[in-house]
Amino acid sequence: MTTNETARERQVNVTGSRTPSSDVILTEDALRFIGELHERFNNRRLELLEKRMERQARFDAGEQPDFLPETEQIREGDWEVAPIPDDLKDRRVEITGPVERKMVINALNSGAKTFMACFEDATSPTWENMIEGQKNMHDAVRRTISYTRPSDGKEYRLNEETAVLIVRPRGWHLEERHVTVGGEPVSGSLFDFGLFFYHNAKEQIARGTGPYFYLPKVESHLEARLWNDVFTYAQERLGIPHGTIRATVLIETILAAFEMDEILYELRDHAAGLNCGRWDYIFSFLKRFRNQDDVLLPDRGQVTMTAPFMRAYTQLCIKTCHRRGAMAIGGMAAQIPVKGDEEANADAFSKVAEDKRREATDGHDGTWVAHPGLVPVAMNEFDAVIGEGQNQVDRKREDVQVTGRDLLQVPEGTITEGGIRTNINVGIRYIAAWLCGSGAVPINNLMEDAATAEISRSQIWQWIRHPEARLDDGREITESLFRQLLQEELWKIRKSEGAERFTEGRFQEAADLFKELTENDDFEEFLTVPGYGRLA
Ligand SMILES: CC(=O)SCCNC(=O)CCNC(=O)[C@H](O)C(C)(C)COP(=O)(O)OP(=O)(O)OC[C@H]1O[C@@H](n2cnc3c(N)ncnc32)[C@H](O)[C@@H]1OP(=O)(O)O
Ligand SMILES: O=CC(=O)O
Ligand SMILES: [Mg+2]
Repeated sequence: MTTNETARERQVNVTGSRTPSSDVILTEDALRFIGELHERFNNRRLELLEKRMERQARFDAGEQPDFLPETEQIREGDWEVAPIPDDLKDRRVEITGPVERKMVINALNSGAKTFMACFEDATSPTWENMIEGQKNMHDAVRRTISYTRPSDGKEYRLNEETAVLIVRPRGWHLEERHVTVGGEPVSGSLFDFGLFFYHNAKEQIARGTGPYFYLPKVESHLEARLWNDVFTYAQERLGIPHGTIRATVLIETILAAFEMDEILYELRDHAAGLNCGRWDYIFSFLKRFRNQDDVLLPDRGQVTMTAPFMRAYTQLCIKTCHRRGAMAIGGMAAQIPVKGDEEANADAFSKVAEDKRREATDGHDGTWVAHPGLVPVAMNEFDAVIGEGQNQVDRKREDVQVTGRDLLQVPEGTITEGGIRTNINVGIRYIAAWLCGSGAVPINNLMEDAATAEISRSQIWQWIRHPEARLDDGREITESLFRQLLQEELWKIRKSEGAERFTEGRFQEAADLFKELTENDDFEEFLTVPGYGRLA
């Protein structure tokens, strides 16, 4: 449908309960806009999700992805994305975090150049989190956001100088079931994008910035085309100039790595860059090739950024972006500050510094940090390379030669009982926190979010089924071993949390979901899909 055609207007219904800010966010006009997005774009979204499953069936039959022959001209052609807006030219440190009120203020004040406010993997998509998250964005854009910490009355307000706001809506696979159009649940992506854009785009432009987005979990240039069409419609509908929206696409699926040029090309009027979302990338690699016998990943802790397949992907991303005049942003080291243990804290900081040094030296234009305490660490490393400049787009990295085989090189290593236990323990703890409304949590002094939990549960799914998966001591990895370790880890959690916290913290429910995801032969595309049904 072209943007000039009138879509059928069906009833937009809100089934979610009132939240403190629903009157401000869910206005009649805003909901009408969400309805229009749904009518125009939801069928295409569903078709593209179907296409993901068709491709999966081909990988299950042994096919390997490759660069697309039909888009060779795009890869070979000379073109660039639209010029980068001034306030997105220097993104050397980007802080990320959930859209929770206090954290939004802390992130904007953190000293980072930009703040990626996450409605996706760092936020558990409870109805209240989604609506109040939109209100926090609304107030942050207008600089009226404030917060009083209940425990001690500490007041939070924005500093004079704050990070540039970039919003990450949910991925194409998620629904927002509390709003329906003609009885159909709306897409989480269209809901999060639509409400943010409707309420804030004009205000942002008036304040000298713009509506900037991060696009998660995109698997193909056709999915990028859908985003581009959504942007084109949304701008036209609100009377905002074409190309005002600028999007950074997360290259965090193995299939998107084969279509980086094409993704930038589809979005060329709206693209600002690409980002190496390393955690989802590992998950995607595992997920898409889970039924291929020559793909077997070692313990999660052994799949690092220096593994050849990860080096190939990040370097190709830098080369592709810089050829197209776009920013190549690095990813998230999992380490966070360790309280009360100076040695462990110093070790965490040095691991983050090493990660950021490698990214800056490779040519990334910026990187992500998970915590305000890590902003100076990343800043030091990028300052050392970028210095007085703004970015490294002029470093074309023509020396980088990456083939399809390089992207598909399986990392080597071992599978250990400790690795299985960590996956189970961390997976249960994360899902429990998510069910209780927190989408990003510290576990064992590491940042965990939905993407890292996906790796944990899918590794065990594969190890149980892979004909060659063995522990380093030779034992087979069976479902009964998994059940035994799950019981033991759950018992440890119960012991450390205490009976009351164990029940309130929904750990048993989390373990049940983890078990179901692992034992079900039909691999769930995303744990957050069955999880969503249990959130309420
Ligand atoms: C794979 C991916 O998608 S990565 C991107 C998604 N993941 C994320 O964004 C994770 C972001 N990080 C976080 O959520 C947090 O840092 C956590 C959950 C890992 C740790 O949080 P905490 O245990 O609360 O950290 P800690 O107690 O050290 O926090 C100290 C202060 O920093 C604040 N803080 C910590 N992380 C952040 C952040 N990312 N943004 C803003 N403020 C933050 C806390 O709110 C707290 O504030 P206060 O002193 O005013 O009360
Ligand atoms: O979104 C980031 C990732 O690493 O996944
Ligand atoms: Mg991700």
